[in-house]
Amino acid sequence: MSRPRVYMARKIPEKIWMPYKDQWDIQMWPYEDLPVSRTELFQQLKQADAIFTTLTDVVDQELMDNGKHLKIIANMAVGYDNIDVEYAHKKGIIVTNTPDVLTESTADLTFALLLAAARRLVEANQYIREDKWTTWSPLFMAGTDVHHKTIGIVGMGRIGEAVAHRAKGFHMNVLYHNRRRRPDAEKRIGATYVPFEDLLEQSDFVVCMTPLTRETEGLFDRKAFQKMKHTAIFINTSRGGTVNEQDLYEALKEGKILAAGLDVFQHEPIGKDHPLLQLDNVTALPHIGSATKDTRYQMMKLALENIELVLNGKKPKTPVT
Ligand SMILES: NC(=O)C1=CN([C@@H]2O[C@H](COP(=O)(O)OP(=O)(O)OC[C@H]3O[C@@H](n4cnc5c(N)ncnc54)[C@H](O)[C@@H]3O)[C@@H](O)[C@H]2O)C=CC1
Ligand SMILES: O=C(O)C(=O)CO
Repeated sequence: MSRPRVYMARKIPEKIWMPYKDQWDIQMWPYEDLPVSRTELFQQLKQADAIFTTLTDVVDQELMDNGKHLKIIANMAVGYDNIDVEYAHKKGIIVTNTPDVLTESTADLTFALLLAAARRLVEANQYIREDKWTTWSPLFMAGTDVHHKTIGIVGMGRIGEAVAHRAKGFHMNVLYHNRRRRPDAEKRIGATYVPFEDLLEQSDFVVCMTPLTRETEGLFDRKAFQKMKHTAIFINTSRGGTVNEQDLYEALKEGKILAAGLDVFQHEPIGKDHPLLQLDNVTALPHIGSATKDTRYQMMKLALENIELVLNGKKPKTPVT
């Protein structure tokens, strides 16, 4: 019997895929730092039984229709807004993601970004590197306190809750808004559920931790920023599409809110000319929420375990339902 064909839409370290080399006919996009082209993915899908994708690979109906043997799309991310899951399910294709293994690392980065935006860490680092530091002075690089302030988490899921835990360590008052109220999380972390508008009005830090869906697309728009305090800091480590970037730019420029920390953008990668990068009150990162070596290896391993299970006729560990 011929071996199942697995297409890896991104080059990953040999030690991760080596254990499968005798079981599978593995084909791989040869670049680590360059996403697979659509044409190549289209071609490869003709023969693939399984594909390993990353969040940069848009897997839509046209591509799936070309995947006559395709049984599983294993996304190396917890977010799966790059895949038309509804259509995959219609065609009987299993979609898997990589939840849990990245929760703590992403929460660490989210909190780091919050601290960096509040205490102007990147701006201060840049200042000293540009040799502008002349003296200590009373209000030099004065930022905003984080401790004992109110944090409002929109999307109290796995990562949202892990961010809340960190906030509690800073003696913060934790508000949250979620699609469904979460009494279990409320008990565990002492968080208070509030309607979205109340969260915007009461929070010193507003953190977006929802997935990108039809409901959350553009959730943070002009109206939302207008409701926030003038001193509020907005943090986004979910997906750029949850924010109307033009509205965010105007809110930051006009002082409707104080600052923003952004790990994700509507179109990635952004270039240095992006309007948001022209503002000193924006701390920007290149989508590195889960980027620790340990976590990234675990994400790759989990994606391949899911492929192995499905190709052996078993249920995957982490299906997207
Ligand atoms: N910046 C980065 O590198 C990373 C970004 N992410 C993003 O974070 C997202 C969240 O990940 P997890 O916490 O593991 O997912 P999760 O599914 O555990 O949590 C998401 C929460 O958002 C809630 N939600 C959904 N729609 C909502 C709405 N309209 N209003 C309020 N709440 C809503 C859900 O009920 C759920 O509780 C991912 O979907 C991904 O987009 C995840 C990992 C790394
Ligand atoms: O997992 C995700 O959804 C990411 O954005 C990268 O880890």
